[in-house]
Amino acid sequence: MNLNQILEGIKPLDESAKIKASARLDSLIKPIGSLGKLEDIAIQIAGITGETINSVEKKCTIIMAADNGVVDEGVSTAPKEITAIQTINILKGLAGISVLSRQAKADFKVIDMGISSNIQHKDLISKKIKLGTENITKGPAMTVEEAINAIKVGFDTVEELKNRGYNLLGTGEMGIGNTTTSSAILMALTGSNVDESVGKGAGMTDEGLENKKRVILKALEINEPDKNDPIDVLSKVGGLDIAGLVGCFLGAAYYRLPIVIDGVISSAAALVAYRMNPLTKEYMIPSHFSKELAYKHIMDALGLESSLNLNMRLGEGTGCPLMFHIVESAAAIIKEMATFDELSMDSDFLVDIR
Ligand SMILES: O=C(O)c1ccc[n+]([C@@H]2O[C@H](COP(=O)([O-])O)[C@@H](O)[C@H]2O)c1
Ligand SMILES: Cc1cc2nc[nH]c2cc1C
Repeated sequence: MNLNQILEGIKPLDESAKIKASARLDSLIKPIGSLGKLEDIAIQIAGITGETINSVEKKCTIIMAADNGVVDEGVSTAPKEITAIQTINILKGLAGISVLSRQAKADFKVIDMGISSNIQHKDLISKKIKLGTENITKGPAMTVEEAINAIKVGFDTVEELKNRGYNLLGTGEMGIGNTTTSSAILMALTGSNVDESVGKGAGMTDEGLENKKRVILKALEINEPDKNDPIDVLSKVGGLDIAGLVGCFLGAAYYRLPIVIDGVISSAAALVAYRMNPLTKEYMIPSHFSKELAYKHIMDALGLESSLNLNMRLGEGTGCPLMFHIVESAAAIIKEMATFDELSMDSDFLVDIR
């Protein structure tokens, strides 16, 4: 399937299923709308699957790992070797995403999209496009063909998970330097100002932050990404991890699966997917409000709002297992709560105050 076929195959949510889900929620023994975002999520999932009652118990976070050539410009305090080391730690069950996934009874899948060394682990899926991207202050991060190949990896991963019965997906990444590429994507797509678009990433000094801003401005000047062409932006100033995640968002919309957004990097990928086809947004579920500065502006550009605010900024997909608990709660509410009718209770005293 080529990219155009994927984009044309994405359809809107099922409106009649949303209306039925909404009516059922209003019939439950509670004031109308009183379960807030749990109700919104239950309605969204009904629109995605076409069913009022849904199971979201088989969950998987897709973690795209890759290195970024721009790290040579001193944009991260962490050495680039951390990408490979932490990828292995995730797979060994030792990292934040490993623990939170275990706790949420969720799986994760780690894909090597372009780590700059040839590491191996029995559970690491190698889809390496190349050994890290090029330095974006000197030219494009990757070719358009490489970007499309990376998108295809994400799309195919979702297809495989759908075939294996997964019904709730999450997006995560590991890649030193990827807050730089995320901010560059935000600025290129929205024209946002450097001071409101660039944060300290995994940890950065004040002087380091000023350098990071200069590096991003230089990358945008050298590459001249076209804000109306998301693939141009992605290939010039993005990363292989972000490109893989773009494919996940396209795949989730195509195969009608709810997909959770983690932090600033997955939200940058979500914004690229949204600009490729705005219908992808209907399948996205934001999780937590990342502390990284660009996150808020990316969410504003997407017109989405996160549900959790935990002052987190780890990445790896850590917001996803936390949000899976909430999404499962939403699915349980609409399935298991009693209705006024079932209990022969009169609900006429209730006023809709939404
Ligand atoms: O998810 C977030 O919002 C987030 C915010 C800051 C940092 N990170 C993680 O930290 C790494 C990128 O940070 P940096 O400073 O190297 O660009 C990368 O591996 C991300 O997973 C993630
Ligand atoms: C230790 C460490 C863990 C991470 N996990 C995601 N990004 C990271 C960056 C660092 C530096």
